[in-house]
Amino acid sequence: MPGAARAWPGQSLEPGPLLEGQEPKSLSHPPGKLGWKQRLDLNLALCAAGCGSPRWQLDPPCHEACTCVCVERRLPAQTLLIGQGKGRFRTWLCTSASCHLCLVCSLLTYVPGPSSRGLPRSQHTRLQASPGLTAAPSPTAMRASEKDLEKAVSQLQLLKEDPGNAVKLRLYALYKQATEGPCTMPKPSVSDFISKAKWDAWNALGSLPKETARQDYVDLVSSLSSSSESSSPVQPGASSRSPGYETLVVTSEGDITKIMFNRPTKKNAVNTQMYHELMLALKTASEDDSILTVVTGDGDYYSSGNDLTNFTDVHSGGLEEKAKSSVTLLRNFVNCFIDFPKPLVAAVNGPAVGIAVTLLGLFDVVYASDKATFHTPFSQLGLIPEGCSSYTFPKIMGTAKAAEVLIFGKKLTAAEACARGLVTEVFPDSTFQREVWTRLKTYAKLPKNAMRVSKELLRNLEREKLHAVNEEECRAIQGRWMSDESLNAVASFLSRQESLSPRALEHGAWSPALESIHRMARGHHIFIHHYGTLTPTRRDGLDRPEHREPAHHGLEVEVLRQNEVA
Ligand SMILES: CCCC/C=C/CC(=O)SCCNC(=O)CCNC(=O)[C@H](O)C(C)(C)COP(=O)(O)OP(=O)(O)OC[C@H]1O[C@@H](n2cnc3c(N)ncnc32)[C@H](O)[C@@H]1OP(=O)(O)O
Repeated sequence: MPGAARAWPGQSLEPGPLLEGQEPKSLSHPPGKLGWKQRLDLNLALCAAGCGSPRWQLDPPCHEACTCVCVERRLPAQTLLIGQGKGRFRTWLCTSASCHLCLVCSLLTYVPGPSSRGLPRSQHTRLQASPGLTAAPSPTAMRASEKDLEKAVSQLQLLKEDPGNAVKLRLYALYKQATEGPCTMPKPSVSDFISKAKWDAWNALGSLPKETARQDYVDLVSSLSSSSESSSPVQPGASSRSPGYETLVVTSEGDITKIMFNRPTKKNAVNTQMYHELMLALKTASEDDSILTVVTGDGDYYSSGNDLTNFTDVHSGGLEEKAKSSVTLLRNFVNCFIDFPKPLVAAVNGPAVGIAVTLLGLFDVVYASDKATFHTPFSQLGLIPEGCSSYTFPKIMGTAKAAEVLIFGKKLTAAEACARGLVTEVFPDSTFQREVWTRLKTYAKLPKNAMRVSKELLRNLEREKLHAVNEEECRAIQGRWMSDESLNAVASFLSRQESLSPRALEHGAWSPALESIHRMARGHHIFIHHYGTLTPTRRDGLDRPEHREPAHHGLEVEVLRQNEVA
């Protein structure tokens, strides 16, 4: 990191109030070659140059070859994004591990690690080593081999959409780190912007182990592959209402980040895009200045869990590829909750189903409206528990009670969920919002760092175990998604509102639901039941029912593997 070695004659580095109480030595550093003090000085130099704050006036006021290094978001965003020095327009690439303010750098340099401020040195080391959000999976999750890396490289060529420069730089950096280790190249000249951006991205990974970089690369490509199958791209947001989210409304109210599911007409079912947006919102909230993060739902539902149409989006790789990429998505998604560093509160405004329930075991506090219900119909769907619930639920409510919920799908009322310890407190629906938000605003005034360290201590007791459980559940769920039991449950959900009569089918009125089922179940036989008669499909598509009664409405679809047909 060059600017670091540079002398800054006549500097007057008055840290000022933003840095008060800071203990530089115990901050978790982004990997890099600068010592803390150097980094701090450089940062202050840039701030003075960028925002012209008289407190940080430097001489010289600005330098062209600077690289912005932020001090944990204590600086105004504009000083990190763009610097205006001596009439010239300059963009700085932030190399801080934890800065999210620069829209470009957030994707380039994010290397998580909980702040260990204020802890004794013995714990300091452990905390720094603990896994962060998706970019730093748990040791149990690090399984990507060199072959996987090669595969990911080829997979990248197949992306339908350009992932954008920021992601490409991140991929470049991870690839170099995974194959060559830490950057030892001389820094390119500032006028060679592209080479410098690449160098900065690689250099920012510091001493990140090759294996971690390899895993991150594979995970990133995999998540790009699945998100390129979903619709629109996502942009990071900031303050009040964050822009760029479609399936969520993310707002900052005072010291509270509120993440609201925003698909009320679909009962806030979590589609692929929403998984990605939730990960992004959590990552952003974990790094911004907010103190608490609250997850809630818009409309009458909290969330109806996984969007059951996710699995109909099967492309050329077939169901198996779809199941694989979904596992990666699920693993990364759940990791975000395991590693979320701030107090995380769920305001369960209405019924919750599936993964929206299981994840509650990873929240710190769960408030529920008395209209909320908690339902995990995994067996009914041919599925198994996820979101670490196979571990958290028995721990929270005892094995016998957990089994009733997770194996038999017993739906709990809010009062029952509270009695079982899954919910912290239940409020009457009429006063739910007012009471919950009043309370949260009070909590948000408590000392931020104390709360954060308390959370860290509590989570660190379980972190490794939770990552291992997440891995195990993901391994098991992949097979389930490809099972007939699960395919049939999804097919049955999709066709339950099917209003086509067999007669309409006979006239070729294939419905979107049947098309989806057909896509999902490619390679399987699909039967359409009516009046107890099975009608085998043609190999190449859905067959038309042989028996029909104009008055009869409603279809039942059954998916069977070829060898079960005879
Ligand atoms: C990649 C990671 C995967 C992680 C895996 C997680 C596992 C799970 O989360 S399992 C749980 C899956 N969820 C469900 O099984 C719930 C399915 N939905 C329902 O049973 C019902 O919709 C409901 C009980 C939630 C609500 O019933 P209600 O009669 O009040 O309303 P509907 O008319 O059924 O729903 C309105 C509208 O919303 C659509 N919708 C609701 N939930 C889902 C969903 N989970 N997936 C897809 N679509 C859903 C429903 O189809 C309706 O849409 P249309 O108006 O277009 O028909």
